[in-house]
Amino acid sequence: MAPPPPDTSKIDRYNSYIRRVNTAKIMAASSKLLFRATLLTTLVLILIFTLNYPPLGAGRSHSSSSSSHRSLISTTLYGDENSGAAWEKQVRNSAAPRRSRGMSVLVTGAAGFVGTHCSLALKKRGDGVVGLDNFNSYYDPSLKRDRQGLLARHEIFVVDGDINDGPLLVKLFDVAAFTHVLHLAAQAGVRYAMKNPQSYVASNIAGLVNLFEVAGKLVNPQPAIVWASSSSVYGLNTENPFSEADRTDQPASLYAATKKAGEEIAHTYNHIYGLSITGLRFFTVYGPWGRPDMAYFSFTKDILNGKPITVFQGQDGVEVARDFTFVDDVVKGCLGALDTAERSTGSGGKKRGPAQLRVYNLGNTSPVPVTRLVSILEGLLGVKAKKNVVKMPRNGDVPFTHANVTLAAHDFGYRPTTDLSAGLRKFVKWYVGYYGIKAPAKAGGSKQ
Ligand SMILES: O=C(O)[C@H]1O[C@H](OP(=O)(O)OP(=O)(O)OC[C@H]2O[C@@H](n3ccc(=O)[nH]c3=O)[C@H](O)[C@@H]2O)[C@H](O)[C@@H](O)[C@@H]1O
Repeated sequence: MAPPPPDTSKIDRYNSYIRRVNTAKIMAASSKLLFRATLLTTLVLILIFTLNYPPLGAGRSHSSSSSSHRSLISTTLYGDENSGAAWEKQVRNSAAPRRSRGMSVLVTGAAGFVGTHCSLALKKRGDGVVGLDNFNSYYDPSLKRDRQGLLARHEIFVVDGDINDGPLLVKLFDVAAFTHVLHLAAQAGVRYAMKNPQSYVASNIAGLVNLFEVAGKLVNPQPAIVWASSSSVYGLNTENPFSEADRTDQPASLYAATKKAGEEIAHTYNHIYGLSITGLRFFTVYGPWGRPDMAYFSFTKDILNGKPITVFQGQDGVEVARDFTFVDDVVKGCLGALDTAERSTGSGGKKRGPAQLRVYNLGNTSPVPVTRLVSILEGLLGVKAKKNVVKMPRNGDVPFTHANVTLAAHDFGYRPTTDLSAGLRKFVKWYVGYYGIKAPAKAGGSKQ
């Protein structure tokens, strides 16, 4: 019997997938190559100009060779929007603390949800803040631009750039003496990793490595780094609640795997270069100015539009639950981590002594079923949801999360104080104001 004809459509699909992957690889390789070539060129230029070139760095004491190195990069290799005296002045002003012994923080992902809230809180207490964001279109970039506008009104400058742009990072450190980096830029979202796996590798691994490379090897003194890991690293862990010492070697999604990889990469840069690094495992953060891709946000939109929502149900009818954490609580945790971050110990690309390496849960400590989230929203919006209950698909989701926050409470007094009803009320109030929705029920009104 003749063998069945090959399924050419499958082969075509595979070939086009490989072509896409190869293109991505080539682009990644060429940007790596460009970065290396830039560094090499710079090193050669340093040899030539070391003695003559005036440093640009403000307030940061560093060796003449390293400042020349950075000055050369910023003054000779750029002709883009992120250059020039006016741009440098904006960066310097925004980075300058307004309180004595205040910190100067570079916030990556500053136009993101948590980034915006943290930037505002830091600025409010007198720290210097410069944001960095690439304004990608994972979700509506106009929301990110509006957050940028909010930050601008508080005199926080957000640079339009990518964490994978090594020379830009070097240049930022050259212009401003950042003492800390709050690294929140990432490809977020658990289920989207099935659709666009490469974006997770590019942001959460390549971008993180790029930041550590610059902060660990090229910046002097090195900043302390606090960055966003995720509760998703607990994956298939069965301990309850989740403690930092529990297993994190069974990620259920590529997103979780990249965050877990980030934690291991942090260990390496701490070990080799003496970078002070703190990873924060966020537990399903929600609140005003939130992320439209998250369930509480998209449910609100769909309920108001009379569209059905899909509610996942666990195996054997068990309810899917999350330790939903209000953004103000998470901000307190981020600032606490920054305040207790010790200095990095390396210089000139060499570790000079042991440096701090930490990981903390930042959760709410009280998981709530997703069905309860829906009923709170129904109450606040005054609209009944059209629920479509389906079995949780195998797309990287986990059935529940529950944080033990003893460590963060002990080390920097982290204590979440907002329950889901109170937090969602604040979210809905913001949502209806932001989108100009008329008279939805009880957002600002009576208690549920
Ligand atoms: O804590 C974390 O580590 C993660 O929290 C969220 O991930 P997730 O908890 O999955 O948040 P949502 O996507 O908002 O989902 C919340 C809950 O709603 C459920 N869900 C989601 C979407 C949907 O259509 N239906 C539905 O029932 C999910 O199963 C989940 O239990 C964020 O999206 C991640 O970026 C973050 O790292």
